[in-house]
Amino acid sequence: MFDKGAHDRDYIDSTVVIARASGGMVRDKTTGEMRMGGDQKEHHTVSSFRNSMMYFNPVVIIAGDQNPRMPSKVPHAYCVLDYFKGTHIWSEKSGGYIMHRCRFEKFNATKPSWWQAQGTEDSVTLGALAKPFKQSCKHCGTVSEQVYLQGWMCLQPACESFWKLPPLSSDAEGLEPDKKSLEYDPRFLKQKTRWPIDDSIYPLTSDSASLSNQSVLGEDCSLAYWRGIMCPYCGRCNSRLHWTAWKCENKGCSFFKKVPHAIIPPTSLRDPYFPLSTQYTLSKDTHLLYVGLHVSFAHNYRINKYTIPGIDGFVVHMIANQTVIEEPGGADDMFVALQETDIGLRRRALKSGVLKGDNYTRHFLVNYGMPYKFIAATDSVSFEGAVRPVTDTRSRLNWPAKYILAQHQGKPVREIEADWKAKEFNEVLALGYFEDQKISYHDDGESGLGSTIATLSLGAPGTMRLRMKARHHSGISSKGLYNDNPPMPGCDKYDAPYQAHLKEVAKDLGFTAARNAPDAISMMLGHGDVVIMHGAAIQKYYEHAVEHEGKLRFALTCRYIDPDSLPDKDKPTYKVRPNSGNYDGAAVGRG
Ligand SMILES: O=C(O)CCC(=O)C(=O)O
Repeated sequence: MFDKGAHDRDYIDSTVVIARASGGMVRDKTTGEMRMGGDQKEHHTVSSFRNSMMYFNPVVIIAGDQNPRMPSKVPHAYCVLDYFKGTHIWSEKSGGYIMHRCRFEKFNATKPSWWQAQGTEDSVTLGALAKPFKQSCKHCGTVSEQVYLQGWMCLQPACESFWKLPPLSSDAEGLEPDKKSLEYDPRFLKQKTRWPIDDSIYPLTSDSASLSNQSVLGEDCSLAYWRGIMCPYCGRCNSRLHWTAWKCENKGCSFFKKVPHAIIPPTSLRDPYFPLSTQYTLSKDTHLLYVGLHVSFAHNYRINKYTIPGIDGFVVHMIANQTVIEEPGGADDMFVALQETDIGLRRRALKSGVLKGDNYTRHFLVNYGMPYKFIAATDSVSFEGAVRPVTDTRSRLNWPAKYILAQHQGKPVREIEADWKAKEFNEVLALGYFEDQKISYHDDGESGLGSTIATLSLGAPGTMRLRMKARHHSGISSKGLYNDNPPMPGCDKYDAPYQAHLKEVAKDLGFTAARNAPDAISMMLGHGDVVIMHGAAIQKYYEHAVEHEGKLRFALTCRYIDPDSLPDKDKPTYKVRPNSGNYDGAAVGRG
């Protein structure tokens, strides 16, 4: 994809594109512009380009409407040009650094190029000129074509003649070219490269819309189904934003295709190597040595409780067994019910993103009860009239949260009941994940948030990882600012006494970059498991992420959100009534 930030020597006409390989750019602190920040490495864009050349794989080029080299004004923010062959890759110097540059040639050169300026024609067609001039380097012996009109240069960065025009006399040194006067040699630019598959025709659009006619178990939750599609009516490229359907977002276009879903039976979630039983389930969690672990067993849950030095709070992983998973209205029933109803799950626009236009969450979500606006602005929905898995979640998570808090305080549940009731869960955030969807590292530390957060996992097994935030771990933020929060156990700088640490701030400013901390806790979340996070400090110093293996997973999270913390514009227009359920996990499996 080529958009703004084109390099001086980037070039696009109707059949040839020349561009620098991406990577190695930094933002100039004075001008705010992107510039080379070091030699470009042989990273993935360079190796993908080489692969395109070596395997005869044409690549699709997309141009943005801010690309200054486009020969005509393009109609959309991002436009697909066509398939191109990767034909040449070479090195140059730019701003004193080594840069890789690639030449692409239109795969099917006879097809009109829609981006050619209207009423213009190519002055030279591909292959109409003499072959490019070739020469072998006197120093390194490498044979290469002449790229620029100003003269042949060796383009091997390791060669002492690299990026030098031939000297005017035999005893003189070659000089670097004046970069302003560099012009491509038309013989190089307009040469035609033959590929064995030159006559092939490859489609430029996906045909996902035609995939969706059968109902194959798990297929509609697979990657192919939530990737974007091109609208078969109007041609617009659309992301899959709706849980149950593809919908064209073009105003006036009526394309809406419901995707048939075959209910994934909960029994298909069982792992034959870890058979589910009425015994306490085994744990697959791991944690770093500095994290404290206390394991207990109660009411059909194995309870792994993690404490972190320096953090006032804890994380609990309650691992369910067959008795709770299969109880009426339990995890199995909820998993089926969530597949039978559209509870309003959507991929929501994120507040910020690198690309133009809306960027969407990778997963689907919907918020019930008090609005929870963290990360993605979700349109909250009232609990009134919500389907059972949503309404039941509050009651089903109230119980473990109360139970664990009471256990933590060494009291019976009834003694904390009144305090709990005053701030019981008033929000449910439902997340739905298809294959390969996940939630990246984040915290839940919104202002006005109650100190306890509980999540019920349903469906495919997930992994929840918690790690210290990079700015606390390495004492420096991603923007390079010194972090003046006291260092805490587990961070890189803990061993130095804090005062000495402060005295050494100047030296510490020599920190190169914020480094990600290792995962302190990894919890393998099974179907029916509950995670409880307690304490604001966990959200302040730590962040969590969840991935899953499988086609379909749900996470239902309950929080308390102080209604007074919401600005008037965010207050719900409906009443958030107290939870009327009275689920008691302690009674499950008795008699
Ligand atoms: O998917 C999950 O289990 C957790 C979701 C989560 O991190 C969140 O709701 O903040």
